Amino acid sequence: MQYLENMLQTVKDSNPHEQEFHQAVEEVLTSLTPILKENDVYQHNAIVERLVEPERQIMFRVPWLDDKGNVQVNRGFRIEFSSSLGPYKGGLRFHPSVNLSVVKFLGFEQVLKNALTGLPLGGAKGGADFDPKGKSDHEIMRFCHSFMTELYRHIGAQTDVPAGDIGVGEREIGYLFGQYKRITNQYNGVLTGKPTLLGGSSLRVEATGYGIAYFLSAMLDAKNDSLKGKRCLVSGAGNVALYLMEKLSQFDAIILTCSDSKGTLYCEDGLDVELIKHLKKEQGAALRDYLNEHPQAEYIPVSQYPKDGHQVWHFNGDIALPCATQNEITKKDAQALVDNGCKIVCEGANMPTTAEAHAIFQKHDVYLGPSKAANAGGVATSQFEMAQNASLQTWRPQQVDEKLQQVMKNIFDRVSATAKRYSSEDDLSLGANIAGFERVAQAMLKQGVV
Ligand SMILES: NC(=O)C1=CN([C@@H]2O[C@H](COP(=O)(O)OP(=O)(O)OC[C@H]3O[C@@H](n4cnc5c(N)ncnc54)[C@H](O)[C@@H]3O)[C@@H](O)[C@H]2O)C=CC1
Ligand SMILES: O=C(O)CCC(=O)C(=O)O
Repeated sequence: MQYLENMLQTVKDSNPHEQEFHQAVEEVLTSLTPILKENDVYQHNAIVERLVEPERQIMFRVPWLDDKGNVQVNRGFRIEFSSSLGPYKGGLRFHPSVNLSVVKFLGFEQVLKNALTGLPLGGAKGGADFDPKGKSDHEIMRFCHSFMTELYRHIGAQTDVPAGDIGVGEREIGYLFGQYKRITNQYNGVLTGKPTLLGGSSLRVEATGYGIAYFLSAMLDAKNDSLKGKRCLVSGAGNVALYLMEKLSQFDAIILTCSDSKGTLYCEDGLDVELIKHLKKEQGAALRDYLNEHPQAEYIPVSQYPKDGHQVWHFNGDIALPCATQNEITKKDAQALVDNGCKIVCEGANMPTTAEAHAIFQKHDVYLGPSKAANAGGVATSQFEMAQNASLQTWRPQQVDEKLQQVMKNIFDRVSATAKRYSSEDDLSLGANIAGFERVAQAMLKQGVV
């Protein structure tokens, strides 16, 4: 559609050098042709033009003192992308690769993801190019306090509610919350992913990983299949990957791989997920240390990965579950997966598949669960945390889990019904893009030109 092609060119021209943002926008816009053709109200009201322009973009200096007394400076970001459906909502990422393009792509995806949950949530993302690796606990605390010293003026329990993402877990959220409270004198639900002692929801830590397993189960259920005995290739060994592996094991799937920034672990008979969780969460150890207990497993360091590829995707498996970071499945990886007979991909990380890899999956009819649908269980549980904080309640883990399962089932049903309405019920990427867009667009139309 010429209108959408022009829109994409405008986005590229007015946001130069923001490759990840261009990629995320292009993936969504190419799906929207059928809904825009069906109803010209969206075009008349410049919905797409407004949707690709964040409502507010905040960039700030984060100065902090390291343990040697030296002043360090990082760059902080908060992209308040859309408040059409509710307060801005989305995580904070602390990683050296964070830049404007990365937080904008994440914010844009978050708008549509949050819409898919059916909950009253706008979309945002933020973070800093700070590398938590190798920093002491005091350095992490000073960095978090400095970050919040600027961020606090932009957020609020009914304005913008940040949470965690790569490099930001309960510890960081605790420090951020402490500084927010100190500055504002308010103890409220301004952040989610808090430790439970500070008002965090039970199961928020597990929710993204568990939610992906529930979404994948729904994908298989629709094919009269199940996870039992399925051989799964997982990447990452962080928050999302660990709890996804835990739930997959409970569903009797076999976990063949996981990885971190240093290498990949593989075991043909299946990995011992409890040990990996213990090593990563309790000991902060490297994946290589797994071999001390299970010498029959293999460890492949990054230096031995295929050129332009990630080792995980070069093993034989039934289902690929990328849970590390964006663009971690390259064209070469996608071809290897297809050649090895992998027919199902379910995205845990945000936008883990490059555009070229996506095209290969489409060409070979790979059944793909897109990240904005599959990993929405984390943000949905964050909304449960907001609801508990606002009503001064504490829900039991079982209550949260039941609600999480229901949300993931609803998302799958919404996405596959939309895909069916516009093309084929297996094109869940198209279904997710259109269903998310429709909900945000309808909310925008009701608010006039804002
Ligand atoms: N934490 C959450 O609730 C949610 C996270 N996500 C997404 O899931 C993915 C993983 O996030 P978390 O597990 O929370 O983070 P984490 O910080 O707990 O773990 C990240 C994992 O990915 C690996 N990793 C990160 N960047 C990498 C890189 N550039 N190259 C190689 N490996 C890399 C790390 O070694 C680690 O194993 C991210 O894409 C994040 O945006 C999506 C929805 C919610
Ligand atoms: O829990 C949240 O608010 C955000 C989770 C997140 O950052 C994501 O869904 O990518």
